[in-house]
Amino acid sequence: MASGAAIDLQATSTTDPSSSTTTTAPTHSNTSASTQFPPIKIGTRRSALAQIQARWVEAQLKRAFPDRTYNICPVLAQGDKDKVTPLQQLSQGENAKSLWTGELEAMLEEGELDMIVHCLKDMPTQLPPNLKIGAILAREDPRDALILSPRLPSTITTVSALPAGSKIGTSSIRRAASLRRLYPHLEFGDVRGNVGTRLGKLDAADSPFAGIILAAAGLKRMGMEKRISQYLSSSSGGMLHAVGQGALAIEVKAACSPEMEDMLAAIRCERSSRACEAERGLLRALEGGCSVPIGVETSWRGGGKGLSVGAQPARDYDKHGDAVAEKEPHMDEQELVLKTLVVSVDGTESVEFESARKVRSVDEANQLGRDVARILMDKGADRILAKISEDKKVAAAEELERIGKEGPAKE
Ligand SMILES: NCc1[nH]cc(CCC(=O)O)c1CC(=O)O
Repeated sequence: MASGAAIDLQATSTTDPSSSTTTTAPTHSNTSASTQFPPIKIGTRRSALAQIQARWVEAQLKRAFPDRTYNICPVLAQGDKDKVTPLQQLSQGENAKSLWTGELEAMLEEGELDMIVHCLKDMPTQLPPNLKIGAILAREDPRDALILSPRLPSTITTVSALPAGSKIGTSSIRRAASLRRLYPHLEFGDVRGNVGTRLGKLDAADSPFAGIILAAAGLKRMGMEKRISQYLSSSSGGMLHAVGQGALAIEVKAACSPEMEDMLAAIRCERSSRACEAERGLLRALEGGCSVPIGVETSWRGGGKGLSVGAQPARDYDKHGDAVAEKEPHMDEQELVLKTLVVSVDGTESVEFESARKVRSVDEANQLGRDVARILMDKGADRILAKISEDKKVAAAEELERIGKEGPAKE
């Protein structure tokens, strides 16, 4: 067992008896295969959203391989335990990348899990060498969304309509920086916790926030789409989302079995894989972490009728990522459009670039991302990113000095 990891065996058994987490073969199953093969152990974080996502993946696996059985294993991540340290600080230093995934990954390496379901957005661009992203699944709505305080008059429905001085809650530098650039009259504050906690902080009677920004995908998966007042995108305002936002990824051992490869092939989405790999190729080349303000937006264009991946729900595509509607062209006939935006933390400086080309593989998509990264750097993103990493170093040094004087921060 990985250090500190705790599997919560009860967490999923209440909602769906078929996703039981018992380790013995379920008695209600009468297929011979289920007794022949051990269950597939699906690792996930423990939040409500994470478990909904894991069940969604389980449902897709069941559709493709109905004779197999599946156990969802919710594990408490280090990042979920620490609710006090600001996210930017948590995501710095040596252990930065393993904050959300370290314990799950240790269990995957030791064979205690067969796969991990992640939000692709939370995954580092570089994985440990013995692990890999085995599949990227059909993407949910990748846009950011504005959720407003129930105390605001109902005539206010957009960010731009908020009165000067209104405070927006978000812990994402990208979201705060992008919105500062567009709406300098607003203020920003940190809001942490899972989706439910954040909504609770917004709705509380003494809340400082007029609104918060969340990923539309999470809200939709949780059935809370109704709380969305405004979708933020290139076509509304000029806000771009995080790399990989809205897509789920399956992490497996790099040397996984042929059976596992078959399962991954059955649930992956080629269209989403190409779009996300372009975004991740870009991020990797810019050497940005999750706290660097890089916004992206991908869509598909041409080859017949125009078609946007970004704003389309996943069900419009089959499992290979081909548009289901007959008239939609195959992605190989289309151009992948990559819009990008790098913003300084205070929102005063920014560099934008958009590029499009046909990409016939995930590797070609990655190349598009890397080419765009180089152009962004030439256009001044290098200065913005250098300033951010310089500021981080200063902040870290100050923190060290403070700890030296006062001892570590108390919880
Ligand atoms: N940083 C946390 C996180 N990671 C993924 C999602 C949303 C779901 C997704 O992007 O797939 C969220 C919450 C949010 O940003 O509102």
